[in-house]
Amino acid sequence: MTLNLYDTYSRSLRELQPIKPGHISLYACGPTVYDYAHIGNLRTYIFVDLLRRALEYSGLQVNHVMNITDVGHLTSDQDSGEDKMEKGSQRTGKTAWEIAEQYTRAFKQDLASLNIQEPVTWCSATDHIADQIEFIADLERKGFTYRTADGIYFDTSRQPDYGHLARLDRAGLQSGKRVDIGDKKQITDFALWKFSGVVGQRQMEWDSPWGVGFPGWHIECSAMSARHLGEYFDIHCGGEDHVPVHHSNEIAQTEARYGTRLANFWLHGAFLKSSEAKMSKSSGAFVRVQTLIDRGVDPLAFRYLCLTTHYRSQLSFSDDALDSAASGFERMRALVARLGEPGVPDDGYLDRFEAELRHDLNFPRALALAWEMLKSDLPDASKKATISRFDEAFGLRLALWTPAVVGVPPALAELMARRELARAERRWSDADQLRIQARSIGYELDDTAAGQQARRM
Ligand SMILES: Nc1ncnc2c1ncn2[C@@H]1O[C@H](COP(=O)(O)OP(=O)(O)OP(=O)(O)O)[C@@H](O)[C@H]1O
Ligand SMILES: [Zn+2]
Repeated sequence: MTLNLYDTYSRSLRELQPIKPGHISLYACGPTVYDYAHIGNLRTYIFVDLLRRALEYSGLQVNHVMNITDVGHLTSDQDSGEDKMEKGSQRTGKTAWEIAEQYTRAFKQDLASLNIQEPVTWCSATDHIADQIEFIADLERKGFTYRTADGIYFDTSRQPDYGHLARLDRAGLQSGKRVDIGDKKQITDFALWKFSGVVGQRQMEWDSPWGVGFPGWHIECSAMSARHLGEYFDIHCGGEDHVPVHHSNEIAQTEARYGTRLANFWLHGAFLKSSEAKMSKSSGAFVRVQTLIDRGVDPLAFRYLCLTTHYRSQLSFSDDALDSAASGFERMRALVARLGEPGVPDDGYLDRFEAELRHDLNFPRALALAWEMLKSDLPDASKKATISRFDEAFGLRLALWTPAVVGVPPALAELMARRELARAERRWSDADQLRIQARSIGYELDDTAAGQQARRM
């Protein structure tokens, strides 16, 4: 099965032809670990995971690399302001190194809660300082850099097609500039290396041919993707906010050094927006995985919510949207838990499912198809096998889930499974009836945060 994916670079749907047959090299920009990830950030990583699962579903082997930004991401896109890591350190009273470790661990925990597969290779900016220095030195030799009082900058005027990814209007930007660009020659020029100023005041700084300092944010991705995937690879992805600055700058650096376009495909996930809370780490107030758990919501219900909106459409997050996703998700897994042992998947439904994934990862339609299949008159064994195949791409752990019935007699297990479904479908009087039936065989059923618990009466 060949996927058709929307490539931001060409602004078109293109057929994905792997550079190396059977394999896909995939780079996703990772988090800046100065705070917990919010569910907006995580929507983007769910999108990357769905992309990877669709690629694997189609039989491709995916070499997935993700970076951890633990230095050099400044609070302003104009290469001014504080380094987010140093700022996080001031906020928490911990060292920048400690918070990098703490929030990287928290991020990996979030990925696990959302059943997002970890990349094949993790790489962090601070582990690749030498690669970044070498990259900048090569750009300098090729004449793409200049020095200002505060750092080494990339000269975007050297590239006629700089900003093509974002269709930037360079002339308009330059003449309409309202921000102070300091010593930079063009508004679009960006820092490759920043000087520390007073040495010893920053926690994270390194020696370099240009003086003590730290790398700019963009250079890490060009250097690490080249190190782990090569100069030109299949797919680069991230959130849509990366198009005008971060990804445009990654492309500029790699084109300047290697003469290649960096990636064959550029895929971008649209934002999650919330009317109730500003979804931004920098603003301080945001919803994260732990917030969902505290509200008694299974994090996978958030994954289900993400599946209901196409990755290129904005997702409007609200409590109501989350509640209805949670009830859809609970109904689906309770239904699946009742299907029994799997038989043979249904080819007709599998074909239709693949067609939805093939068309730019149409997961909302694929999810609707799953509902249609579950409500159809296919035999249960066939439904179970078919939904298990679908779930390789959904990643909802549907087939693994069972109500908490371990160690209880089969008759009670059956009652509990039926009651679980009744509760998920909000058939409260049926649920009450089933509780009475459980009592008649000597068990009291308690509804707890972890699901139903059976107690001998
Ligand atoms: N509201 C959002 N919805 C979807 N993706 C988002 C959202 N905000 C950020 N992202 C994406 O999350 C990923 C990680 O971003 P990063 O850790 O750099 O966050 P950040 O930009 O520092 O956070 P913030 O801007 O919220 O302070 C990036 O791919 C980015 O595009
Ligand atoms: Zn990046």
